[in-house]
Amino acid sequence: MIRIGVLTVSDRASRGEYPDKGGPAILEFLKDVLTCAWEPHALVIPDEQEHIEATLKAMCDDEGCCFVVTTGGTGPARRDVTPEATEAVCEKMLPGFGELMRAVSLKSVPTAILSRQTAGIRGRSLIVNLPGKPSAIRECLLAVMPAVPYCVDLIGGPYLTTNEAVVKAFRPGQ
Ligand SMILES: Nc1ncnc2c1ncn2[C@@H]1O[C@H](COP(=O)(O)OP(=O)(O)OP(=O)(O)O)[C@@H](O)[C@H]1O
Ligand SMILES: Nc1nc2c(c(=O)[nH]1)N[C@H]1C(S)=C(S)[C@@H](COP(=O)(O)O)O[C@H]1N2
Repeated sequence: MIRIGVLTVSDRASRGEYPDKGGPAILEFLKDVLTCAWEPHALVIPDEQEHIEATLKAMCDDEGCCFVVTTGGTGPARRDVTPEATEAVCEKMLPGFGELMRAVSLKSVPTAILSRQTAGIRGRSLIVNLPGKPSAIRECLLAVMPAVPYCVDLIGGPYLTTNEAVVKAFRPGQ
């Protein structure tokens, strides 16, 4: 079974001070887009770099998630460390993901440039960061999702298929 990690990084959501809307928004998007059978592995954790790194490693190495999407902790505030944790666990970075998501988000909010969101590869897993604002999730994922299935192919992951009415996966040569 294809497994996808959904990681909400938020001090307040992890303490139950507000309900997590980010993780459910990612799950809803993936349900709309993916036509292959898959199952989620979703967690909500605080903005602690060691905890984020350990959770990303577990999702990639132990839970077998080929794609891990994080939300939150990408900004300039002292406790925002999701990009640092992502970089620490990845062997290769894919800066184009962050560049594209910031460019798309800039059409909605001038503060899009405050997000340091990035993406990278750990083993056979692709990790992608999204900002914490739940409204950013669909916007950002719609922009990068066309390239995700081919990226997962290239790193030896499973064959992801999409509903072309929502997102058309681009595989060069097809
Ligand atoms: N997982 C989430 N669920 C619901 N709303 C969220 C979530 N993450 C962020 N938000 C909303 O977006 C706003 C900005 O997000 P941001 O990540 O900057 O929060 P924060 O100040 O880092 O605090 P925290 O880490 O406790 O979520 C928050 O004030 C909150 O209203
Ligand atoms: N699409 C989109 N991107 C966005 C935002 C948003 O509301 N929509 N908020 C911005 C703001 S205000 C911040 S501080 C950064 C980082 O947010 P994070 O720390 O919650 O990840 O994301 C930015 N990117």
